[in-house]
Order: sequence, then C-alpha cells, then structure tokens
Amino acid sequence: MPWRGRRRRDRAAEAIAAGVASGQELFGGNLEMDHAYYRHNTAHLELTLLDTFRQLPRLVAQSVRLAWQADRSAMLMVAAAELGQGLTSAFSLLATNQVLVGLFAQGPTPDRVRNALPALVAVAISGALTAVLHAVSTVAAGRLEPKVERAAEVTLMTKVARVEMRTLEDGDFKRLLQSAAWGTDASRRMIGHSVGIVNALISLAAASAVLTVLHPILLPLLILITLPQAWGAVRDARRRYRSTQAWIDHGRQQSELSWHLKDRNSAQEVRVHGVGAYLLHHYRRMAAAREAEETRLARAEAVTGLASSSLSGLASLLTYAVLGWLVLSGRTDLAASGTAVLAIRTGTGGLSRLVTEVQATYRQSLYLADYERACHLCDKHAIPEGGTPVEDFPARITVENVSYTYPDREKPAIDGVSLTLDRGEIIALVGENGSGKTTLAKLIAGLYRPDDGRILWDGTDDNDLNRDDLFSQVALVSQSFTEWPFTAAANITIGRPRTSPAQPGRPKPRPGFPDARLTSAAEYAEADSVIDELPKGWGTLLDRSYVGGVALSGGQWQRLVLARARYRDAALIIADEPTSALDARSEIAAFAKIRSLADAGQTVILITHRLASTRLADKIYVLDHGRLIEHGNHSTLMHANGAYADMYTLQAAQYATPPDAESEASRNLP
Ligand SMILES: Nc1ncnc2c1ncn2[C@@H]1O[C@H](COP(=O)(O)OP(=O)(O)OP(=O)(O)O)[C@@H](O)[C@H]1O
Repeated sequence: MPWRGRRRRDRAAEAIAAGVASGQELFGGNLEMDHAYYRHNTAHLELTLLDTFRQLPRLVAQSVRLAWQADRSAMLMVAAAELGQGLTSAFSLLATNQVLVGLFAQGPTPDRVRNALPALVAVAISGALTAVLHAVSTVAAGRLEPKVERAAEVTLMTKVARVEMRTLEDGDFKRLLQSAAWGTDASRRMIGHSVGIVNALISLAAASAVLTVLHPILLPLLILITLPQAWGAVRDARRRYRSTQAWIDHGRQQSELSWHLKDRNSAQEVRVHGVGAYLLHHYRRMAAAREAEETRLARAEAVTGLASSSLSGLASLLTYAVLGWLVLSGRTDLAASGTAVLAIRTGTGGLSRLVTEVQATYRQSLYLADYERACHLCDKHAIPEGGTPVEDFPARITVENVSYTYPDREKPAIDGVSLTLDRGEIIALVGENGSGKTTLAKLIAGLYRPDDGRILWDGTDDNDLNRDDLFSQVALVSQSFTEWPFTAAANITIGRPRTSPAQPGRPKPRPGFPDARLTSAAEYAEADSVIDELPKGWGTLLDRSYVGGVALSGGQWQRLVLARARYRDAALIIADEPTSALDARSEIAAFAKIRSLADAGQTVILITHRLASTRLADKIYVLDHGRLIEHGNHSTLMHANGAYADMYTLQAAQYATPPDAESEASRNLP
C-alpha cells in the first residue's frame, strides 16, 4: 500500500531530520546526509557492472604490489597454490566426464564400472590435491595479510607524524585520515579478496573451457545466470560505500557524545549540571537517524537482492531447458550433459564468487584509495628533511612581519608581527584570549610556517634550517600538554625520547633507574614530592583507565610537565600558561626558576595572563587580534599607560583591599 510506504519514509525522514538538528545544535552542523533522501547529485558516483570488471586488473595488481612489498615468498606461494587449484579443478571436471562416459557406455555393469575406475581414481587424487593446495594457500595468505596491514599502518603513522601541523589541523585532511585509517585494514582484506578473485577466475576458466568443449552455447548461458547477481552485488557495494562516507561526521559526533558521557573529565558536569540527560537525548536522536539510514540500506539491499535472484532464476530455467533440448535432439550425449550440469554449477559458483570478491575488493580499494591519497598528502605537506644544520641556539631570533591564517579561518591569527628575541632573554607575550599568543609561539617553534614574512635565526630564514635540529632546540610547556598514559618516569623522559633521531650526540641514560638527570629534573620542577606519594613511585602508571593506574591533579600534572621540559634541556623554552594550575607558592617558585633559566643562558617565551609574573620579563609584547600593539619592559609599558598598563592595573586592583572592607574591619576591632 503506497500510503504505508510514504508513512514509513516520512518517519525515517523525521528521524534523520531530528538527528541533523542534534548535530546542528551541538556541533554546529557537519552532519552530512549524502544519500537519496536529501540529495541526488551524486548519481555519477554509481559504478556500473562493466566499470567494476574494468577495475579488476587494477585491483588485483594493487594487491599484488602490496603483497610483493610485504612478503614475496608468501605471495608466490599463494599464487602457485591458487593456480594449482584451478588446474586440479579443470582436471577433475574432465575426469568426471570420463567417469560418466564409462558408466553410460554399452555392456555389462561390472565392465562399465571397471572402465570408469581409473577416471574415478583421478577424480579422488585431484580432490585430495585441491585440499592440500587450499591449505597451502590459506597458510601463506595468513602469513601475508598481517604483514601487509602492518606495513600499511606503519607507513601511514610514519607519514602522519611528520606532516605539517597546518595540514593536520585541516578539516578535510582529518576526514580523509579517518577514512585512510580503514584503508590499512582494507589492505589486509584486499589480499584475502584478491586470492578469492584469482581462485574464482581460475575455476571459472576451467568450467568455461569444459563447457565450450561440450557445447559452445552453454558458455553465454552460464554468464546469463550470474550477470544479475553481479549487478546486484555491485549496486549494494556502491550504496554502502556512499552511505559510509556520508555518515562519517555523524558517527564521529555520536562517538563524541558517548565518550563524554563516560569520560572522567566530564563526569562532574554530566552529573551536577544535568548534562548527562541532555547528551543522552541528543545521542538517542542521532542513533535513531543512523538506524533510519541502516533500515533504508537494508530495504534497498532486499529489493536489489529480490530483483537479481529472480532474473538469475529465469536464466537458470532457460539454461536447463536448452540442455534438455540438446540431449533430446541428439546434439550431446547423456554423459556430456551430466558433466555440463556439474560445470555449470562450478562455473556459476565461480562467477558469483568472482562478483562478490570483486565488489568486496572494490569497496576495500576505495578505502585504500583514501589511504593512498592521505599518504600522498602527507608526503606533499611533510616537514622537509635536511637543510642547514643548527649547531647552536642563535644569538638572535628575528620575527619579520609575520602573518598566519588557520586553514579554516578567514581572519589571520597573526597579522604582520615583528619582534626580536635575544639569547638568554625572557620575552612575555600578553593579550586577551584569542589574541594570537600561542599561535605566535608555535610559529617561532617551527610548528607552523608563516603565510607571509619570515623568521630568521641569526639571519638565516628558518625555512632553510634543518627542522629536526630546530625542534631539538625547543622545549614546550604548553597549556595543552599531553598526559601520556605511561609511567611517571616515562612521562618525564619522553621530553627527550631516546630514539629521537634529532639527538645523536646525547649521552644514553645510565643503567641505574631513576638516573640523576631524571631525579634532578623532577626536583627542579618540585615533581619529586608528587612521585614520592605515588603507590609505585616512578613506575606508577598515570592513567586511571588501567588497573593500577593513578590520576593526578591538574597542578601535579603541570609539575610533571615542567620536569619534562627541564629533562629536555633545550635552549628555547616556550612556557604557555605554565603555572595556571599551580598553587600560589609553587607558582612563585616556578617563575623564580624560569628567571634562573634565563640567567643561565636559556631563552624563554612566556605566555601568561598573570601579569605579576611578566614583570620579570626582559621584553613584553602585547597582542590584540593578531597584531602587535605595544612592546617594552614592564616599567616602560606602565609609563606608556596603554593596553598593558590597563590590564595590569585591573589585575592589581583585585588584590587591593577595598576601602569599604577596610572601614568594616576597623569597626570590628575591639
Ligand atoms: N588550531 C586552530 N585552528 C583554527 N583556529 C585556531 C586554532 N588555534 C587557534 N585558533 C584561532 O586563532 C586565534 C588565536 O588563537 P591563539 O590560541 O593563538 O590565541 P591566544 O592569545 O593564545 O589565546 P588564549 O589566551 O585564549 O590562550 C583565535 O581566534 C583562535 O580561535
């Protein structure tokens, strides 16, 4: 009944619209609905059956290339075993024909059986050989598949770890990367499917050869049976892929909600602010939208499956009718028609396996294509290797008219900024939230490349410097530091990882643990008292999601991060709100230590909103909407009575005792 179908479609559309609304409310959109309910402009993405078979050589070649790179001998073993199975399968069909010829011959039954016996033995031997070859292929493919996946995974991770931050933060790239991550799994699956393709192709070739020998008309009929199934399978695959692509954002948003509902960091607001019920409401709506899409896919697949099976069934009827006519009209004998039935069964089996495997391989190849695109983009935007070595930290870093705009932003985060940074100086970057302080520090650290202007290290454009050497000179005490789910010791020594290629001359840690460098870094940052209180000391895992893991407070983490930077022992320290979570005493101590670092020759870029601490800076740069509006030291800026003086006075006023409070206090005196 059409009205029922319409109501069902309306309900599905409503569920999807509600899911979109949730995505819009929470994430500001990005909930792409790229399927027929909403858009029809992707029709060109439909891949015809012919196209799919055209892809076949490319797909197999791609898998062969992957396999060849991963393990040549295993690949050759698979190829030989599959080829062998094809030959045994053809041989088995021909031997079966001989069995039937022997059995249907004139004469007494014992003689007929005796005549058929050698062919029967041949059938048995070829069956046993097929089984052995199948086992060989399974073992070799089992060896090959994880190697291919590992190679793809390591390649992607290596490339992503070296891609420029700008590319990594680009929305399209992030999306591609998510799809590419499936590509590593796809590379493994493609091996299995490609083995299936080769296997199906060989048994199809064997069946086709036998059928052509028996009667040429049987071959096109065999194809007629399988063609509708092929069409259905390709249609389903294409539909699923498009749906997956269209729903990537949606899936990501759902995972976000589910993660925050369970995450320890959001647990308080989830409970006290009632965020739990709110998120659950949206999660349910988004899940319902997803279910509507799944139902749509299942219905569409059922319709396609029915249509293809009906057409295939009609073709089978026609084939057996033709076979009957061939026997009745004396064009083939009974033995040949018996073999033909077997060959048709083998052939249709082979052909439908071929189609299933091709469509599965094709689907995987789409993810693999994303993987390859991501690898290509990573290569294109990789942090360059080589360049002028940086032996020593420069006497002066000059930032010359530098501008930088984030990929998805229109306004520049940094707009024509110039400044100088001399060795052993503390420079403070101050300004309101979003004024560009962190971005500027990242530009100086070599994490971003300026769109305009340049950064000179003792006169050399930092674009020409070896970037690994440059990074090696920098330590970050970032406000968004990483809480590595490792032990306390590893969380500090990761500041200068032992395998880092950028530190060839550094001494290896002594076998004693913890070594002096580690303990002195911890003492310096007052992290030693934190470690002393941990249940397993240095060996305590700092992640409560694991058994025996421990959670640290924000301030305790910050001490560890300071120790990490100290352990790194770099010439330039970028301290971005390094004390925001420290108590008053520790904060004063931390700033005193930052000053002593500069006195010992290290250079510090200090980003802070606590202007009391900027007094210790040699130079203060004030940013506003990405532009430099003032600079000088504390006293010159206070005299200038500009933006800095305003901010400072405002903060200082918070600590002054209000006159009302003073008079109140004196009234209460005895
Ligand atoms: N990864 C990013 N992608 C896009 N825009 C960004 C990114 N990081 C920062 N921005 C934007 O660039 C501008 C400058 O940000 P930045 O973090 O440098 O400011 P900030 O002065 O350090 O701010 P705060 O004091 O809040 O830490 C802001 O408008 C911010 O929204």
